[in-house]
Amino acid sequence: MRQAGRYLPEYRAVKERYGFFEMCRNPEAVTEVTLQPVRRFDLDAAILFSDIMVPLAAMGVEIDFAPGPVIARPVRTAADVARLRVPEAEEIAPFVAAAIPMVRAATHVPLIGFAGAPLTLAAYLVESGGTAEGFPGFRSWLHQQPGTAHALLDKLTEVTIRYLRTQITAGVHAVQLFDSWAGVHSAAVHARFGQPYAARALAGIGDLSVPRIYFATNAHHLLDQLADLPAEVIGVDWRAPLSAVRPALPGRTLQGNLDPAVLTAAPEVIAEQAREVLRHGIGGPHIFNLGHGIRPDVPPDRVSRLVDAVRSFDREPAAIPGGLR
Ligand SMILES: Cc1c2[nH]c(c1CCC(=O)O)Cc1[nH]c(c(CCC(=O)O)c1C)Cc1[nH]c(c(CCC(=O)O)c1C)Cc1[nH]c(c(C)c1CCC(=O)O)C2
Repeated sequence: MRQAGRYLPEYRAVKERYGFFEMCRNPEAVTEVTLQPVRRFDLDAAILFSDIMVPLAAMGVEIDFAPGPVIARPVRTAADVARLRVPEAEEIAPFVAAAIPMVRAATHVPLIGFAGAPLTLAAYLVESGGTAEGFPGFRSWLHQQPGTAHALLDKLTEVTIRYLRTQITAGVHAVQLFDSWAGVHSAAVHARFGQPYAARALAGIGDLSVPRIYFATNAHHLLDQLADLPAEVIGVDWRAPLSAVRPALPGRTLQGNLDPAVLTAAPEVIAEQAREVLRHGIGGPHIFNLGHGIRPDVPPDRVSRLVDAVRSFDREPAAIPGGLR
């Protein structure tokens, strides 16, 4: 999940000097901001500082952040899709490829690279702006222009594969595919427009042998489709306990799933809620994480308390309350 950001004063200090996109395009700034949470907290991994929208600029898309992504000319027609470039791998984000070895040289914790999943990227490209109502314009568009939608998703999938391959070649230890808005779609729509493209993107890096993490929110109705994805790890949002999700995802490591909203509560509450997540994760391999990105109103010391609570958790069978296994 996002672990850098506005809740950290050191992030706000860097952001005063650059615009958000400028930060993303500057290898020194990317390196600095990637390392900030790792310096402050006892974390097991760093996530590359960038944004899922960054590679789309090389396709010819004009993007702004306010703070969420805003597209100057939304992609709507077949001609709009035809105009999108499919850049060569090294043209997509050379500043990211440059930052990765710099981060590697500065920390011993593993580095996670990432990209947006095709359906989530398409939601921003078609609708631009807001997410509050679940991208209703995009959902209509998928039914109005299914052929154009497939053409767009096809291009986004190819760029995603090239971009992830570049990150892996540059040295990331694992990659996460963010399908943050997959859950706004019906299971049937996701089966047509979401799952096949996410599966292709993940399969397209399968030969490179780094762990692949797939993350969606609000995806309980999609679990059977997630079970067919070529990903070693499935990220789970906070809505259902891991023990309830686990049976639908056999053989997978689960990542998650503390509600980020908990991080504004009292430290004892945070610790208890973290232990609850950890207890529900005991039935199989589990990577503790938040269920979504950290919010700007979180006091940084609360994150320290969370890390302490996770580090001191005893994952012995005796810690399992009756029946949870
Ligand atoms: C949907 C999505 C986006 N971007 C991303 C996703 C998938 C993950 C998720 O679901 O949260 C991915 C992302 N975006 C960002 C990271 C950085 C990772 C890190 O270094 O911790 C990651 C992994 C930086 C960012 N990307 C953005 C910020 C905030 C920009 C600012 O500094 O004002 C950061 C730190 C902007 C952004 N970019 C996006 C949104 C919705 C926003 C607004 C977020 C907000 O209001 O805090 C699109």
